[in-house]
Amino acid sequence: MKVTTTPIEGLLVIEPTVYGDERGFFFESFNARRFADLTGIHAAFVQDNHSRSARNVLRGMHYQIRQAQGKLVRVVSGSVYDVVVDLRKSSATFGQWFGVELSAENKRQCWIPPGLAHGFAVTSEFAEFLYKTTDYYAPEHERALLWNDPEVGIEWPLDGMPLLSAKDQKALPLTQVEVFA
Ligand SMILES: Cc1cn([C@H]2C[C@H](O)[C@@H](COP(=O)(O)OP(=O)(O)O[C@H]3O[C@H](C)C(=O)[C@H](O)[C@H]3O)O2)c(=O)[nH]c1=O
Repeated sequence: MKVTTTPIEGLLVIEPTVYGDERGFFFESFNARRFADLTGIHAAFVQDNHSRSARNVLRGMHYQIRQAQGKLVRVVSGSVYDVVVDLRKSSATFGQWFGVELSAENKRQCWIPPGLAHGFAVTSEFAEFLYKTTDYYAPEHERALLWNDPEVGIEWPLDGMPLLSAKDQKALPLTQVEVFA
């Protein structure tokens, strides 16, 4: 398992060790002891989520302002461009974004610490997105940052306008959203 830091403090890209043979492949998608040893993070995950989306769907940018969730995210079918925005006012990278391709082929994962808005755009015909969270879903605390806020300037690899939920269509720009201390 290889762990790579990113320009956003605490955001990690993880590449699992994949064992291939003539039958196919095997890899441990999560191992609490190895994850803690290699990242220094003792994450107690309480929820597993799974979503399927078609090409050009964009889900994001989401976060919970209370019961903020750490997320360990991966793709098991297709590919997505996975993006975070730092919403921690105390962070040197507040308001900055970072994106990385996650796919069934590259088997990459991202550890997204609490305090970041998260979303992804689908870059294959369909994508199945799985992730673990360190706190429970709390819709009353859910917030959404506008996916195309010019102040943030995320460079999405999209073919035209994405397919967004009604909630995401009316998300707020960085200057208006609730942020973290
Ligand atoms: C997130 C969530 C949703 N739901 C229900 C609520 C709705 O009836 C339905 C779809 O929810 P939503 O449109 O918020 O799903 P996404 O747009 O995929 O939301 C996720 O998008 C980005 C990628 C994230 O990082 C968040 O984990 C999450 O906000 O599932 C639940 O029952 N439990 C949950 O944990």
